[in-house]
Amino acid sequence: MARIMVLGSGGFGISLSVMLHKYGHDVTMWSKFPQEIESIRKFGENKKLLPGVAIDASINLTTDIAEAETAELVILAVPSFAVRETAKAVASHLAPNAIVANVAKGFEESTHLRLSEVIAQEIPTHDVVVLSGPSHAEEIARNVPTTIVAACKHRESAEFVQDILMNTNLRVYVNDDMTGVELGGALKNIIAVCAGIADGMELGDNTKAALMTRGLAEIARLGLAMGAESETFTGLTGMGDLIVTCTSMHSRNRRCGILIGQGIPADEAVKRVGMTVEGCSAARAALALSREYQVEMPITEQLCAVLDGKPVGTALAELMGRPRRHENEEIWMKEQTK
Ligand SMILES: NC(=O)c1ccc[n+]([C@@H]2O[C@H](COP(=O)([O-])OP(=O)(O)OC[C@H]3O[C@@H](n4cnc5c(N)ncnc54)[C@H](O)[C@@H]3O)[C@@H](O)[C@H]2O)c1
Ligand SMILES: O=P(O)(O)OC[C@H](O)CO
Repeated sequence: MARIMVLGSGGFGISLSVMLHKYGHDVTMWSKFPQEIESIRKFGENKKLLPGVAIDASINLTTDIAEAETAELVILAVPSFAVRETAKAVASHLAPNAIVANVAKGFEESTHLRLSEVIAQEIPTHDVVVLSGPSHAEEIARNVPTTIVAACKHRESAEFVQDILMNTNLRVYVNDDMTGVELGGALKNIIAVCAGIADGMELGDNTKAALMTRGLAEIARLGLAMGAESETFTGLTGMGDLIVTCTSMHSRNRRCGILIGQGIPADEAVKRVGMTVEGCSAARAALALSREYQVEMPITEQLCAVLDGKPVGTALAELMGRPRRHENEEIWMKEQTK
């Protein structure tokens, strides 16, 4: 049994807390917002962010982040925009040997840093483990068999988290390619918004398959330029998470895309989803990174334009009308220069 502090009492924080508690761990769930904790106490669930999932009364609920002091594992389960402030808030309350894990999938919008880099700046004293992979909160909470990855440069830290999280319904792999794992998780949200747009426009399965496949190509292109390993993008945190997010009825990113595809302005679509939608802010960060690393990310570029008001039909026509090219242009170009 481990003592675990989950920072964030939204969809994913709850699903992890409920699962870890079920497998006998001592779980405390924190929220910055007293009204969120009060509402969970009153109704025994988070009616807004994960309705229908009962939160056992023996899961400790708190708004006091200092309670992290006794935790062996501290899991950040807040949106990307709140990762730095949450890491900063917990930094002085960590036990010396505690491991910090992050489940948020995105970038810091102002710096374009990966979230483990943001956490490392605020908590340079502790190892950060990235948890990612195809794992919708709604299904984790229902014990649907699921696979994820715990990524860290230090294998012992990844294995520490693997040991705590592994159970009969959750299989956890370790990986040391933190860059690839984090980029896969952050960038698939962009493609999921686009897949949702295609669904909202009532385009067909061909279009969705094209977006997913060419989306993975641009994810890997940026990833390789940033030092990730290509195998990671065909693994759980690349292709696996891309598949689940682009096709699932649970995906917030896809749901947001459906609304945009139906003609709802992007800001309004995000509001209507009412939960964290990471893909829109990730698109802006990814576009900046693509320019910095000089790689083409046409789908991401068109999503950014749509977020700025370009009609989805125009964006689609421009994607279809791009200059002809080799499917594996970069490999082909390399072959020619040999
Ligand atoms: N929901 C999923 O299925 C799922 C699965 C894997 C990863 N994730 C990732 O986990 C992260 C959180 O997603 P979620 O679905 O739990 O979101 P959510 O919207 O359901 O919950 C967000 C939580 O963060 C808290 N929060 C918001 N602003 C905050 C702030 N400024 N400071 C501290 N806390 C703040 C909210 O109070 C809430 O408890 C996202 O990056 C998401 O991509 C989600
Ligand atoms: O609901 P989404 O779109 O934020 O996706 C949740 C998870 O990242 C799926 O693995």
